[in-house]
Amino acid sequence: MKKERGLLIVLSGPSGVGKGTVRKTIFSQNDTNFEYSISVTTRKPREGEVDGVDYFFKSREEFEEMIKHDKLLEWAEYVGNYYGTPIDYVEKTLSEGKDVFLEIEVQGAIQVRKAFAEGLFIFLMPPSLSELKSRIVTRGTETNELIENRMKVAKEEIELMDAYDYVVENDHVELACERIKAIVQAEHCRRERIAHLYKKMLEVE
Ligand SMILES: Nc1ncnc2c1ncn2[C@@H]1O[C@H](COP(=O)(O)OP(=O)(O)OP(=O)(O)O)[C@@H](O)[C@H]1O
Ligand SMILES: Nc1nc2c(ncn2[C@@H]2O[C@H](COP(=O)(O)O)[C@@H](O)[C@H]2O)c(=O)[nH]1
Repeated sequence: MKKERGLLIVLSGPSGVGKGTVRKTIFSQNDTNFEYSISVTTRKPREGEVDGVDYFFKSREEFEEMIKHDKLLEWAEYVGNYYGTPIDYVEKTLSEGKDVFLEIEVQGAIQVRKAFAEGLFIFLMPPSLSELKSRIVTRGTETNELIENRMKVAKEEIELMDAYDYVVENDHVELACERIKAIVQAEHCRRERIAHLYKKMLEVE
């Protein structure tokens, strides 16, 4: 019997809102079967980041070759660096019936929406802009200039949240994780119900 395709879950939102923190917490809780899609980037590794775990770190030339050969489901140039999602991994994993989890910025999420309208798109929202800035500052990975750039982009990104299926506030990490897992579970139930009703209808004909 043909395996049902998995669900493509896209978590997006402004820089510093806590996407990475929430994603890592969900994966550490070991109560989901999501497969994380590791992105490719031309950004230099931050302290402690490992190639093939946090990102696949590439040169700009290597990344541009990947674009040229249609190896990316989506890609974006974000604050001076390229970021992209390898398409083969996503396709293979979904076709094995597994849910794939992407954690990407907003321009990339919009591209994925076009290619995978059936995906589940979740926007992670900060409690306020001042809290967002304080999170980026506290993380301590960006220069003042980059922080200002990321805040400017963040305001534009927040205006696009209507394009998502769900908006989840990241006030507390644990709560945000629970909300996301509940949304995914509800989406699976909805899809199973539709598939069941559809099958039943065909049997009657
Ligand atoms: N709910 C929260 N309350 C307080 N601090 C938080 C919360 N969620 C995340 N943080 C902190 O905010 C900072 C930014 O988080 P994180 O790096 O996960 O954001 P991000 O959205 O992945 O950023 P980027 O898009 O730049 O990669 C980190 O220092 C993290 O510990
Ligand atoms: N469009 C994409 N955006 C991605 C991807 N992987 C990560 N990201 C996002 O980029 C920014 C910056 O990340 P950082 O690690 O330098 O702080 C952040 O919003 C990530 O979510 C991707 O494959 N495509």
